[in-house]
Amino acid sequence: MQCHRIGINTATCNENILIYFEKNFRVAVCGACGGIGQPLSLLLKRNPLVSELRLYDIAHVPGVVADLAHVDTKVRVCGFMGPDQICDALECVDVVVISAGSPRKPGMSRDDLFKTNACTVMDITKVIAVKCPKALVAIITNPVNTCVPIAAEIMKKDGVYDPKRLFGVCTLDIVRARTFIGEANGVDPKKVDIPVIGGHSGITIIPVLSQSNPAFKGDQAAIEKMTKHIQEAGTEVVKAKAGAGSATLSMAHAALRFTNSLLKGLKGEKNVMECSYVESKATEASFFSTPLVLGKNGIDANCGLPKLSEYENKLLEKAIPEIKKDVQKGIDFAKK
Ligand SMILES: NC(=O)C1=CN([C@@H]2O[C@H](COP(=O)(O)OP(=O)(O)OC[C@H]3O[C@@H](n4cnc5c(N)ncnc54)[C@H](O)[C@@H]3O)[C@@H](O)[C@H]2O)C=CC1
Ligand SMILES: O=C([O-])CC(=O)C(=O)O
Repeated sequence: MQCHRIGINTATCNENILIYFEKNFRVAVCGACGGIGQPLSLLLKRNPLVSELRLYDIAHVPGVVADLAHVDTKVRVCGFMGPDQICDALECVDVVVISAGSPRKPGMSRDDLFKTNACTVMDITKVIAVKCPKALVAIITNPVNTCVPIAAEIMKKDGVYDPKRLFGVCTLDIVRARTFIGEANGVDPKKVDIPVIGGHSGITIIPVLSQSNPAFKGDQAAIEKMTKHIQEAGTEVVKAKAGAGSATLSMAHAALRFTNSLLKGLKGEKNVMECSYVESKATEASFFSTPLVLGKNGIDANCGLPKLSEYENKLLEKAIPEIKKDVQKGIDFAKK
């Protein structure tokens, strides 16, 4: 383990650090040396709401930490490598972002990652349950639709599950929707506000184009084309990378946005809103992404389903059985 800036030997709650960085937060990235983890860690190193960044991975940690620690911001960077150090990595953190696990190769579905990634998410969650049970946990690892219910079940077993604190990160779907709508309608993507609900795979991704602000300009054929484009965008990147992984840079950007919103909520900022895949009563599926208000304890309010067009209601009807199946797969896995 290496702790830069202060050079202490353990990364646990050091009093001097707490005084110096009193108002800010400790964030752990699990999978920090991967394609998403590295750029995400750089973005978090530049984030003034972060006081301490814990980088955890099973490989390559010393190099990434040495590199990142030279970035001239006050954020303290600590590295932890391998299962022997994961407990120190997660002790007392406020937010854990999990991007540990394999990405898709061309021809694979996200669900095909279940075999390799389910255990990874389970193992990390077991440590979270003991070392930082009050942390906000953001799961990027695919299949998100199944990994989030796995984490929930593991925490339930330890009696520490709080549905307000566990999130599946679907922000990349929002980022893509804003980009594609901006391009199609000649608007700055930053000015596009649109909910994307459901889950994070294929037809479970439901962009609610009818609620786009500014309004999406296009007939029904354009709406259907745009919907498909957003649903298939991840696969487009997997194909273009031709075996070298899936979206990493846009995902790091999206994960920074989501993590920053969690931190703003923790800090007490009002009206912080994000869509995220969480335990939900919005539909028949027990996990579902809808717009949420974030606060000091994670989810302050679930805004439920936005108003849907007839077409979007049909998308929802098709998505729900898929999501239910994905959720059940996670529950069955965790119960074994
Ligand atoms: N939610 C979303 O919107 C998106 C999710 N993803 C998913 O994110 C995950 C990571 O993707 P990449 O960073 O591109 O993959 P990558 O293979 O580049 O990096 C994964 C990192 O996880 C580490 N790792 C593996 N097992 C671990 C364990 N048990 N504990 C700690 N670290 C471990 C690896 O050493 C590696 O550094 C994939 O499952 C991918 O499908 C990718 C893009 C978007
Ligand atoms: O498509 C993948 O495998 C990675 C992912 O979730 C995305 O880019 O949305």
